[in-house]
Amino acid sequence: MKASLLRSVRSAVSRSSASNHLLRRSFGTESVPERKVTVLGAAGGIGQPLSLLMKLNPLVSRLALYDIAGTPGVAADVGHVNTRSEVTGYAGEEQLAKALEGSDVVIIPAGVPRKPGMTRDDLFNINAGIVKSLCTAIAKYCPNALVNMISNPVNSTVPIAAEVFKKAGTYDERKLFGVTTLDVVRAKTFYAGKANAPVSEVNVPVIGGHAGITILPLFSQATPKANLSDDTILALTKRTQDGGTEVVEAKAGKGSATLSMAYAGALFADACLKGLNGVPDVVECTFVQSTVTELPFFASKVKLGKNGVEQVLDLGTLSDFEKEGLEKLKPELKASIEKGIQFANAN
Ligand SMILES: NC(=O)c1ccc[n+]([C@@H]2O[C@H](COP(=O)([O-])OP(=O)(O)OC[C@H]3O[C@@H](n4cnc5c(N)ncnc54)[C@H](O)[C@@H]3O)[C@@H](O)[C@H]2O)c1
Ligand SMILES: O=C(O)C[C@H](O)C(=O)O
Repeated sequence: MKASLLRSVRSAVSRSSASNHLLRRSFGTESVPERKVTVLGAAGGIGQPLSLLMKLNPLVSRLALYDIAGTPGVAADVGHVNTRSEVTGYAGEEQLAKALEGSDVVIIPAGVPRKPGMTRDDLFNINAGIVKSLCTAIAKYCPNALVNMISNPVNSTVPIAAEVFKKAGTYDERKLFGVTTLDVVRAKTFYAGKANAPVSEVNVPVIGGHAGITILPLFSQATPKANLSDDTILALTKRTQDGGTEVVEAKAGKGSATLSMAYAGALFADACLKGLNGVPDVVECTFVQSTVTELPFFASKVKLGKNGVEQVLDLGTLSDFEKEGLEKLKPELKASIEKGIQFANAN
C-alpha cells in the first residue's frame, strides 16, 4: 500500500477510535447505545465498501452482513478491522432471520445494477421481487428497524416496501427511506467546482426522486452563495441528474456507482443512527412518504429523530427554473410510484 494511502487509512481508524472515546464521554461510559445494523446485499459492489464504512462507524455495536452468497468471506475480512462493532456474516435465505433479528437499521443495496443504455426502471423486473422478499422478512424479523433503501429503481422500490409493510401490518412511514444521498453528494461536488468554494462547506438540497429528471437539485438554495449564470446552473442540474449514467458509461458494462454510493449510504445510515440516539438537528434529503407535494412519496429535507422521520421539511423558495423542473418531474415520479404499488399488490 502506498505510504500516503496507509497514512489516511490509519488516520481514519484513529479518528474512529477518537470518536469512540468522545462518544463514551458524551453518553457516559456505561451508556453508549447498542445499535445493530444489517446490510442486505453485503457481498456486492456497494455492499462490501459500505460494510467496511459501517465497521468504521463507532455508533454501530453489531454489524450483520447478509447476501445470497459470499458473506462469510466479507465478514471475516471486515471483522478484522479493530473498531467497536462485532461482525457476523450470513449467507442464504435460511440465515436471513438471524441477520435481521434485533436490527435497528437495515440497509438494502441488494439487486442488479445498470449497464450502459439501461434506465433504472429497466431494473424493475428483477429488483422489485428481491426488494419485496427482503421487506417481507424485515416485517417479520425486525419490524421496528429503520429501512434504508438503495436498490433501484428507488422511485418504485420504496413504494413496494411500503405496501409490503402495510400488508404485514407493520408500516410506520417514519421508518422507510429511499437513499438519495448520492445525488446530494454529487450536487455538492459539482457545485463546489463551479462556485470555487471549499467542498466541505457546500450544501445543496436535492428534491424529487432518484432517476433522471426526477432528481432536482436546488442550486438556488446552495450555500455558500455564488453568482452562477443560468447556463452554469442548467449544466450543473443536468450533470447531477445524469451523474449515475456518467458512472455507468465510464464503467462500460462493469456496473454502476459503488464506491461513491457506499460513501453516501454510510453518511445516510450514520444520520439515521444519530437521530435514533437523540442527536438534535439531524437533517438529510431522503425519499419518504410525504405531503409536501400531491405525490405520496417525495425526496426533500427531512429531520431525523428517535423514531426515524421527525419532520418532513418544506421545499423553501424555488427559482422559476426549479419550479418548472418540479412540475416536469411529477408525472414520471407519479408513474414510478404507482408501478411499485401495483406490483406489490398484484404479486
Ligand atoms: N440509491 C442509489 O443512489 C444507488 C446508487 C448506486 C447503485 N444503486 C443500486 O444498488 C443496487 C446494487 O448495486 P451494486 O453495484 O452493489 O450491485 P452488485 O451486483 O455488485 O451487488 C448486488 C448484491 O446483491 C446481492 N443480492 C441479489 N439478490 C439478493 C437477495 N435476494 N438477497 C440479498 N442479496 C441479494 C447479490 O448477490 C450481490 O452481491 C442496484 O440496484 C443499483 O442500481 C443505487
Ligand atoms: O445510476 C445508477 O444506475 C446507479 C445509481 O442510481 C446512481 O445514481 O449512481
